[in-house]
Amino acid sequence: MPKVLISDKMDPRAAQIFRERGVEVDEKPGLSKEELVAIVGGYDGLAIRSATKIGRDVLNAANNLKVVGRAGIGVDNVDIPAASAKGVVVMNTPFGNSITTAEHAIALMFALARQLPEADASTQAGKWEKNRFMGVELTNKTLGLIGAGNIGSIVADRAIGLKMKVIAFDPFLSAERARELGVEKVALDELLARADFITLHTPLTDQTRNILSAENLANTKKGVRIINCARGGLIDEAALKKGLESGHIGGAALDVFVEEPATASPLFGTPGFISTPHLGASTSEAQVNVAIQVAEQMSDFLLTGAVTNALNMPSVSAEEAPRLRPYMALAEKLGSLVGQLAHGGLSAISIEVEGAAAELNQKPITGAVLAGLMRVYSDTVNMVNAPFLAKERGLDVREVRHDREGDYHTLVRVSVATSEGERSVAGTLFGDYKPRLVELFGIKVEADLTGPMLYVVNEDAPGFIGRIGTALGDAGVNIGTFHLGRRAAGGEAVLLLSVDTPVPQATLDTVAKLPGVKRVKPLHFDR
Ligand SMILES: NC(=O)C1=CN([C@@H]2O[C@H](COP(=O)(O)OP(=O)(O)OC[C@H]3O[C@@H](n4cnc5c(N)ncnc54)[C@H](O)[C@@H]3O)[C@@H](O)[C@H]2O)C=CC1
Ligand SMILES: O=C(O)CCC(=O)C(=O)O
Repeated sequence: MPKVLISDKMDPRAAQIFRERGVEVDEKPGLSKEELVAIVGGYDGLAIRSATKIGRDVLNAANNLKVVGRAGIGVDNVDIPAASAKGVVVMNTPFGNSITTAEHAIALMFALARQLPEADASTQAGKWEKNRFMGVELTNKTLGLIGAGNIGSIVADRAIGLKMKVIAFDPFLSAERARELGVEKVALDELLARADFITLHTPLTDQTRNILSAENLANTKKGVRIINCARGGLIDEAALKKGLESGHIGGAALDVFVEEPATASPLFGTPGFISTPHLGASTSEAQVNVAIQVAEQMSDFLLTGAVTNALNMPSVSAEEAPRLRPYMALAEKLGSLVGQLAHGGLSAISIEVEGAAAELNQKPITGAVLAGLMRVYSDTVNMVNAPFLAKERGLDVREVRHDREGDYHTLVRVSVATSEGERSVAGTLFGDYKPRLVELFGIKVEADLTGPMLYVVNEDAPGFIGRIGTALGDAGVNIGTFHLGRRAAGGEAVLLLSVDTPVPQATLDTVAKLPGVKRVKPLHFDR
């Protein structure tokens, strides 16, 4: 009988489901890391919330572990690459606590608008400071939403119900989905300039870290009130404190902090600042939802091998897996490439297969393309939820299977429709297992998409390669491989370089200024 450890506080229904399904379960919330390391070897599954940290140390000792189930959305407490390397499936419950978290953001917005915590403290201290707490109405105010995914779109719906005007910054939000939600899609600068309230609903990624930086906070409307129920690290906390002290920021409510538990944040005591201890998901309803869901998903996996909401494993049957695996790696890289390079909102994506690829189950290939594409925007996307999320965001997904024989024995082509037109990339497998890019935006180019890379579009002209080599060499960046392609001699050319270390911003700026360069973009792919 498989054995699971519930290592965080979880609704008792989780343990009940495990037992009913025939999975042995221990409940030990609040273990120290050392205590967990000492016992984790005895378990097939770990059911967690956010307190248990699953890093390499825990995984190294977890010699029987097959699955980690997160009763919630964010998995930043799990080292997913290390879990994958160890062969441990990581699952989450992507929707069970979304409504609850959205409601918490709305509650904090009201708390800021009417200074409820301060007014409560003052009243209970025996003061009757009726004149001190002048609030603002929400009606007709502009709410700026940074991130319009599951939670952001629920917040938008509730805010529209409160007669607010909602504007949203989310590079992945299509115009059609924005219309459906009743929000106005805007650029970040415009959101900062127009919003009376700003609420954040993105994961913490390289693109979103400090999205409200000192500079961006300075560009907000005077008196803006800011809410963060997503992840600590999205806001520069020191700059937020300064903004509150200067009066430029009218109020801020944080449920999440860079350092958690936040027991001594410098923000504490700052005028206009209110906080909750990562309570976004803490309602009985949400905790029942995520507990039931995680226990069912983990039991299914441990007892039948079925995979739901896995972040690091496609849902594929045991027979198909070996043939599909290299195609999924190729598909994920192609999806990631179009995601990293596409400008403007994406409205449609087409995944075409031909040759040997056309004989396979296309769903996992499509899932892998979408997961690669959307992981550029959200680290909680997986093979299972990527197609659903794409549909929910109004992305039109087409799958095409060609019978024709092409130049390659097997080919996967990914084309996206953006506000700037259609863009297409294609790849094949060398030796039936090695993913290779063979076409990029209509230009033949052969490249291995792996690790840090640099993409340059330039006018084909003598001396260019020497100049770019010098610019990178001067910055101490070693070039691993060099891939070139061009439309015609003297026409537009593309250059894909694999580099041993990411290219520093200053060097990117230097490359962008080289004669003939039209576009420079650093890329990153899993190895
Ligand atoms: N405080 C709490 O207790 C809880 C916090 N969360 C957190 O809330 C956050 C949002 O969760 P969901 O809505 O379920 O995620 P989601 O993945 O459905 O939505 C995230 C949205 O952010 C957008 N996004 C990604 N990069 C962006 C960027 N650079 N700029 C603007 N938008 C960007 C994505 O396109 C996506 O639409 C996550 O970080 C999650 O961990 C979730 C539940 C509870
Ligand atoms: O489990 C919790 O209380 C935190 C929830 C959360 O942050 C998430 O689901 O991303």
